Amino acid sequence: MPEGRILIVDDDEDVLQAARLLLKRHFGVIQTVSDPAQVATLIRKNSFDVLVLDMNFTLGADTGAEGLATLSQVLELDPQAVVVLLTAYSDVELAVKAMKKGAADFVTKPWDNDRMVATLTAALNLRRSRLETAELRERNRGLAAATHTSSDMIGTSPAMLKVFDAIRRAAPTDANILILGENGTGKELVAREIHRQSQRPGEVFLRVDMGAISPQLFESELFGHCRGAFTDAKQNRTGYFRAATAGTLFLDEIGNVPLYLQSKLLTALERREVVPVGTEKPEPMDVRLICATNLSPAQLNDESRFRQDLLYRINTVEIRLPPLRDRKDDIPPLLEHYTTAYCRKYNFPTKRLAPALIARLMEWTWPGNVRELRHAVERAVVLSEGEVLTTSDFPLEKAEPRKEAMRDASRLDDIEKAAIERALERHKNNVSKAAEALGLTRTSLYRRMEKYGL
Ligand SMILES: Nc1ncnc2c1ncn2[C@@H]1O[C@H](COP(=O)(O)OP(=O)(O)OP(=O)(O)O)[C@@H](O)[C@H]1O
Repeated sequence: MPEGRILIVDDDEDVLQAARLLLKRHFGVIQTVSDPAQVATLIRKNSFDVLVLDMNFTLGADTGAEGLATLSQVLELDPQAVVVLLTAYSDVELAVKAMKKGAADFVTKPWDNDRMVATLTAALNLRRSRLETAELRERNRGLAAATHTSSDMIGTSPAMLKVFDAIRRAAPTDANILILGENGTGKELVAREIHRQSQRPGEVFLRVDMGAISPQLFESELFGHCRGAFTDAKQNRTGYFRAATAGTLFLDEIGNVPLYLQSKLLTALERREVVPVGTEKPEPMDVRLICATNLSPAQLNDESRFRQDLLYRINTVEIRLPPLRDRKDDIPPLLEHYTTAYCRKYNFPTKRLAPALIARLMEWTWPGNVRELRHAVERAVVLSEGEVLTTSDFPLEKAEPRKEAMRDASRLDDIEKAAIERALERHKNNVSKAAEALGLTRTSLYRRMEKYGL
């Protein structure tokens, strides 16, 4: 099924006729108009992917002024519009002028059919990636406004002050950053904060869960593909690297990329370009790269697991987030912060935390780190009846982690398995939703499902 809506604007009916005949075999909808004054109304009413625009309309005109004026008008109405110019002869100067004003490409009349089709196909791809990027940017702006203010990250421990300092210094540079830390320590939050303090805050922040990409689709997801590149490639696809153009690309769980695919990533990063599957044409990349992993530094330095040349590429700056148990000073402010936040969310008068509870929670090992703390507080706020939260509102109280660790480990496993089963059942085996409800990433839920044979 041919795709793409094309509008051709030319005062010469013969040109319109010839273009229609040629292009209808290759694209979805071809509309033509001979009067440039109608262009604005047409594009307000319909959405066109590509506009083919003649540069001179009145007889004898050859300055291109009319074409340039229409071009500006079109781009004002639709900043993502992709305009290809038709020039009566090879007027390079005019073409350059128009491209500086925002035209995507030009074709000279009389045109060569193959070149015309190839130019418009490329223009259609450009339109798709512009729309995709614009949509992401919009979404990102919304997100930034709604959830990410500077006060989002809590931490007063010396370890976190060091992290904040590293963010402040590295963010405005374009250096590649690698964030290390156990699950739930706040790696994604740090990545977003880096983006916020970078020179690209209004651009896209795109997170990709590398653990969730199937190896078969690895290249296509990251680098894109052209239609027909493989059986299921029904449409051209912009890969994540190109979709994040001008913004930040956050490759989460990078430690989960299998060794044989790491080299593909390395090549792209070294050349700073990607080659979409099914094409041989490299496309430049312009992204700020942030990666994160829960692998320990020792595991990362093991070359049978992670390519060391790739490691050097991605870790120009390394930020290590210590587990919560190693920065106990952060526990009280985090507890306060989330208690207030959840009381507000559920419309309760603000509850207090009993001092004995705080002391107790500072001794807990928090294997799920801040994410676990956040969920434990939410649960306590919802279930507690009084105005003061006490140890009985936290289930961890019953499972003394250190003293009875051995005996409790298997009991905790049972509890965890049952909780996972319940969540999967409640969410009809939708792993993403179940993971969210449990406060786990998809990857860690999969890992646990494997462990319990679910
Ligand atoms: N310093 C912090 N202050 C406030 N909230 C935090 C902090 N660190 C983490 N959180 C919260 O804890 C949860 C987990 O954080 P985040 O997703 O950034 O962790 P992560 O290290 O990327 O986890 P994973 O490796 O499992 O993907 C989020 O809800 C986040 O808002």
